[in-house]
Amino acid sequence: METKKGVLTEIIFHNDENGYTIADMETDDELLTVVGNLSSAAKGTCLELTGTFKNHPRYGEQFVFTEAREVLPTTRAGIEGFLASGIIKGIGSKTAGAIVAKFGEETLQIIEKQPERLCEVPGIGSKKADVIAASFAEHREFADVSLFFQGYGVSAAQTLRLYKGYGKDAVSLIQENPYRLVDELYGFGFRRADDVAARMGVASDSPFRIQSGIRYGLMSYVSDGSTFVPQEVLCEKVAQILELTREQVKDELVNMAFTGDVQLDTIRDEPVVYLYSYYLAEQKVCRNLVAIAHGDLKAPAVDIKKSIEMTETATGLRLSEKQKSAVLRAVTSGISVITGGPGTGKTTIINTIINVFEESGFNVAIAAPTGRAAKRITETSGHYASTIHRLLEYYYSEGMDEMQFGKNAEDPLDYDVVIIDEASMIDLLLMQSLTEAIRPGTRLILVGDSDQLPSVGAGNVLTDIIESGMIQTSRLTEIYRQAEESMIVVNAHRINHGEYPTLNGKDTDFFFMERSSEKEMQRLITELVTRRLPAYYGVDPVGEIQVLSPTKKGLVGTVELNSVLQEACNPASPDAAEKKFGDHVFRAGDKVMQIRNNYQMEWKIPGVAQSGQGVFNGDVGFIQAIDNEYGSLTVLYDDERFVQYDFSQLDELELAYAVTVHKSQGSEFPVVIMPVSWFPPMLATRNLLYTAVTRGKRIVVLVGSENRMCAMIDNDRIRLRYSGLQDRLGRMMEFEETDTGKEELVWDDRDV
Ligand SMILES: Nc1ncnc2c1ncn2[C@@H]1O[C@H](COP(=O)(O)OP(=O)(O)OP(=O)(O)O)[C@@H](O)[C@H]1O
Repeated sequence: METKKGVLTEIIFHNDENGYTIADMETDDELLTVVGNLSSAAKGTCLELTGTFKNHPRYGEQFVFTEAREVLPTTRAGIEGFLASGIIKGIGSKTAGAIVAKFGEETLQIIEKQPERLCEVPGIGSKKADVIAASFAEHREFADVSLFFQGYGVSAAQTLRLYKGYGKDAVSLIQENPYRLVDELYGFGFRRADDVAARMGVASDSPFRIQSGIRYGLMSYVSDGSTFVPQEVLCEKVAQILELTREQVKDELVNMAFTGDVQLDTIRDEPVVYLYSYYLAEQKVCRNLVAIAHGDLKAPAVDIKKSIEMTETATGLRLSEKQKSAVLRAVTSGISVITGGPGTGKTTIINTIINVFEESGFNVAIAAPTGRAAKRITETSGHYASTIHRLLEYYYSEGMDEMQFGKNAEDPLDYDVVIIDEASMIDLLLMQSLTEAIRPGTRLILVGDSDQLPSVGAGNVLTDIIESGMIQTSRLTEIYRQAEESMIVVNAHRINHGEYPTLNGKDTDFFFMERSSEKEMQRLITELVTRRLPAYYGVDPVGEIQVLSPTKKGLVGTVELNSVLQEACNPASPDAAEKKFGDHVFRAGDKVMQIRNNYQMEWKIPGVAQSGQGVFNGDVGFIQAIDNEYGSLTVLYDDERFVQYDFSQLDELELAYAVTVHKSQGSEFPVVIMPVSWFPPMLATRNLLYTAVTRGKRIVVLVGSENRMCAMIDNDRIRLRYSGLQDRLGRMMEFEETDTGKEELVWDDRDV
């Protein structure tokens, strides 16, 4: 390591977000290219950098620094350059020259300590002197703050965010409570803050530490899908993390409840703890559901039974009594649920319901949680369906720096009926937004398969609503797609009931191919994708075949499979541009998936000059172009929307030749292939296998160990999620019923 001191003469590149900077620096005796992280990079700044020289294959020798400290220039020329650079407001090059001519090497001390003397310079009045002094003080403050946080591994952009929020107090506030870093900075975790706190000498039993530990413990349950945690479980876990006693944690928990950070409650006679926002969401969802269930409904103008008959005549399909009853309940209830496995007639019922309502001139909206599910229901029902986000008119609010919905309690949706398909994917927070935007009087119809994996986000919304017994629910169990038509459907139901599937029959669409080692599984999957299935069924290897895996890790996890399948389906070629990112490569032609919601990302449909914002978790597309010169990569989604990613955004993309079963929820594919090997028990579950199998429409191929597949079917331990919606809804509905004297709402399926 060596130290270099000099002035930045040219900023070649500066990334505001992570601070990455390339600049030219002039020292007393040389001109260097310096590379490293700076909170802000301005021409004219004088810096002391610590680092080493490295040889870049294209750009030659560079000084790569790991520490940077701003020093004020001391020579007349240095001071004049610094003032003229634009860093200090109110000074251009002429004024800089005039000030230095007047005060010489004393200039900066004068600005700092006796700014009123600046008025001695011709052309500077007291107002301008104040601006200069304030700007210089701010610059110095920021330099001090940056230096302080650099020592604790806080990035340049994070420092800037802290400074914008707290100003010069950033250092003292963080010194007082380093755990503020977790609350203020996205991506700064508890463990890192705890490390910073230890280095700053914060006591291990400090209330700040315990409170932050409690929030961290609660959040880890929320990210696993729970909306609350039993008090005992939480105190035990947090005490372990903090190496303190349960009593110490409990005392602080009570203090937090007083300040409203967390909410203490009782669910099924057990004391529990909520993060306040999730408590509020559960309360609101319950209140909204009760209100929607009791809304005054506009009666359809047609006789419902006649309307169903007309639809039957038109489609030549006679609905079963249970299906008719599901239609009837949906039409006559404020809220209803229709649940059932594949081929039980959910789509048929949706279509009938739409017909009944449209004959009465009702305004019907159809939506689904993902773009793919919305597209599918549009195709099968012939009615346009959007995503729930689009239905609620999401937008990105610059001011609040977060996504907001245009449709909400103040400006609710103007529909008579809202039908939501794939409702098992809705999490608690989305349900809150959806139900806020539905006014009583609008019918809400939730359609889904409650045996699928639960939503990725926290909550057990659909299952809780059904199990509360308080909402009109139609459970469809009969399969109408015939066995000769689809063994996928038959086997999916067998798996769901805990029975083993029928394998490899004649003319089947459901195959099991036994392989004992994961290496062999990998080889066979590649062969099936690239040669065997396309040759036999004429399917497109990349567009129509989807490999799924329960996990990311291991030889048959998605990461490894993606690398093998990329090599087989889209190998390196002189014509295909590439960009190395992390430990993998993106290549023109690759199939990729967006892995988080980005509400600001722009898309364009060039042919029709249409554009908009928003690319969502689970969207799959193909890389059209990679521009290494401008650092951008273009992806085409749904054969129409072009989205340009800056290289700094590539962490939002993953290769998608193979995706996890969780990410495939709500999507269907002509062909699904899945390895079945040893997977951790919490992944190797019946409803994961069921979800994977029900993704396939034409062909499902399982590759691996039949014993392991049977073990998955035997493992019906649905991952434990704590959720209070069922209990709360039950209590609230019962209260409403007795309160209003209305009749009991439960409609027993056995009646039908
Ligand atoms: N009452 C019925 N009589 C005869 N056939 C029916 C009946 N109900 C549905 N079907 C047929 O069964 C098949 C499956 O129905 P549908 O697509 O509505 O089910 P689904 O639950 O939406 O299934 P998936 O979730 O797999 O799409 C369709 O071909 C449909 O025409």
